[in-house]
Amino acid sequence: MAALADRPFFKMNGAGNAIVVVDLRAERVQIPASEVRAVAARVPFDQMMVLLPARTPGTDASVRIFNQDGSESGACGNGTRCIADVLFAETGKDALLFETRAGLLPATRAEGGLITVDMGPPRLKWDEIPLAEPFADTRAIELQIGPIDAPILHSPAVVNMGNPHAIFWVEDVAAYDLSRIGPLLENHPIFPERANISLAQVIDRGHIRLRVWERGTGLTLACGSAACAAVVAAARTRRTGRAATVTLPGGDLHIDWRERDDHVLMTGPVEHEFAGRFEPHWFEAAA
Ligand SMILES: N[C@@H](CCC[C@H](N)C(=O)O)C(=O)O
Repeated sequence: MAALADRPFFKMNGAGNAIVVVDLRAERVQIPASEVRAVAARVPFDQMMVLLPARTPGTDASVRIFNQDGSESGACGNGTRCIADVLFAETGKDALLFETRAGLLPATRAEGGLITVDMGPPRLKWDEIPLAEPFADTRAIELQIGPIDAPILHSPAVVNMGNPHAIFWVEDVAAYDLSRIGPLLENHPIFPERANISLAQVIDRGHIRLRVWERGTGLTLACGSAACAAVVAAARTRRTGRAATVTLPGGDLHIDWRERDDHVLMTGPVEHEFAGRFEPHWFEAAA
């Protein structure tokens, strides 16, 4: 019997980022990538957040984060806000601590029914992104696609927010075919662990428009860690201040790169869509 067969799940979204939440805190279960892909074929999601028993004292749960293609990510800001909403309701708490591959992520209730997740400090050195070769300055690395003398996109900023991001500054995010360009850049040899690819348009010093091609998933309506990475990259180059609103196709996220401890805080909405159960026959081909 498949590990996920017959398990209940919630379908949610964080600012449009499609999230499936599965609660496996009652037992330790191995989840094969083939089962993740089988779920994605039936309940399309950007990330599947799997809650597992807490391992570290003081944490509320440990979390594994899967992309549509079955690969794992160290962080998912919108998904973390979704699981926080589920556990706020269950526990009555206003603050939670989740353990992910990228570290401990605190989540708190914010005003207006919004939820804040503390994504920790950005990592900015070339080998922390990681990149395949050294770059002294990750505010703009040498990388371009298109003709050498008229590149379509070039000189992205790179930031690790628990996962790798490349941010390309453009005049108009709508002017690019991201579904064609995204996979080329996601799999570019400069990114040994692949990368999430963003197009970012600065509206003003407190506002960025963003479109994202997610590693392991594809075009998304919102990506929280990409929004954090974009504001970090913008603030490092004085395009914006350290706090900015990021408008994604699915909604707005508010990002604050806090000066006192270098942590990046992301605040935004979550929505419950429906609850269901993974049908055993979904996994027949995945066995
Ligand atoms: N949607 C997420 C991040 C997505 C993770 C990504 N595809 C990866 O593999 O790193 C977010 O809200 O942060």
